[in-house]
Amino acid sequence: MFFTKVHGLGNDFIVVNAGTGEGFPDDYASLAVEMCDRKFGIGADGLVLLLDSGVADVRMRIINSDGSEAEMCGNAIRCVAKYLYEHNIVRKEEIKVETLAGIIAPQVLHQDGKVQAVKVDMGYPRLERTEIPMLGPAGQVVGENLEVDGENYRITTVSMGNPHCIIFVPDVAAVALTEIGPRIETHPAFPRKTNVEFVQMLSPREVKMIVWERGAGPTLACGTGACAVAVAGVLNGLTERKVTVHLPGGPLEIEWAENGKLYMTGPATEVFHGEYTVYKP
Ligand SMILES: N[C@@H](CCC[C@H](N)C(=O)O)C(=O)O
Repeated sequence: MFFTKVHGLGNDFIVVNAGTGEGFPDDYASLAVEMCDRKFGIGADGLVLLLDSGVADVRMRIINSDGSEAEMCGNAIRCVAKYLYEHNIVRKEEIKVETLAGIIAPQVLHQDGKVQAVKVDMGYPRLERTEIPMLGPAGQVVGENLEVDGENYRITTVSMGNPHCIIFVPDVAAVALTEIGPRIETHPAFPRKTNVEFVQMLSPREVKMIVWERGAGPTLACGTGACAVAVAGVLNGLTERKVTVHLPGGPLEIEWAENGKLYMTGPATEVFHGEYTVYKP
């Protein structure tokens, strides 16, 4: 199986161009666990499968390193756009990608045939509690209390197709991410689990964020998470609609435009290509 290793600000993926899917193993969950293992496999936060689509240029499936499937991935979609464009697979400035969160449209910003950055129309955030999904009364979840093992957190929830739970804190360096992250990810209030973002305000136009990802643990960046944070900032009256989100792997530019859509701009990097042997038992 041929693959390409890519990353968006250190959030890394194995991309496999699987076409119709014929000839590939059926069990993508086990394959993702095996290939993403950082000691026994290639190592990555997720496996990205590119498949033929009847409604878009390509269909993207994103399988987290624990084998669970996510609806969308912001960093992966930038990498996919660059990969498709630079390898002449889809040589279009705006590429339509079918995902479980709908059709997403990354736009490649290029010079001399090389992609410098990718701007993605990430669509509309979903804010109703049932759309997150989160248990509880109807309405939006903005600055609501969540009790986790006797401690209280003020949470705001946003779905970018996948669920995000955002918590504003005075200092992200003081957050014990690997302890609290998994407890919120698997909190019974979130029937499909959740990604967890801790955010420190730097100014109304700049925030610092760390993330515990559903199915992958702590990662260096999360594109859907950065979009969700921009929305949470506005809903809590803390940020303007255009913000720079500083992640451990670098910054992303996010705009929650007046048309209601989120636009994310950031880099995408191709690291290496390889061939992977799948041993069937
Ligand atoms: N890193 C991604 C999100 C990947 C999926 C996530 N772990 C989930 O399960 O929802 C991004 O850049 O958006």
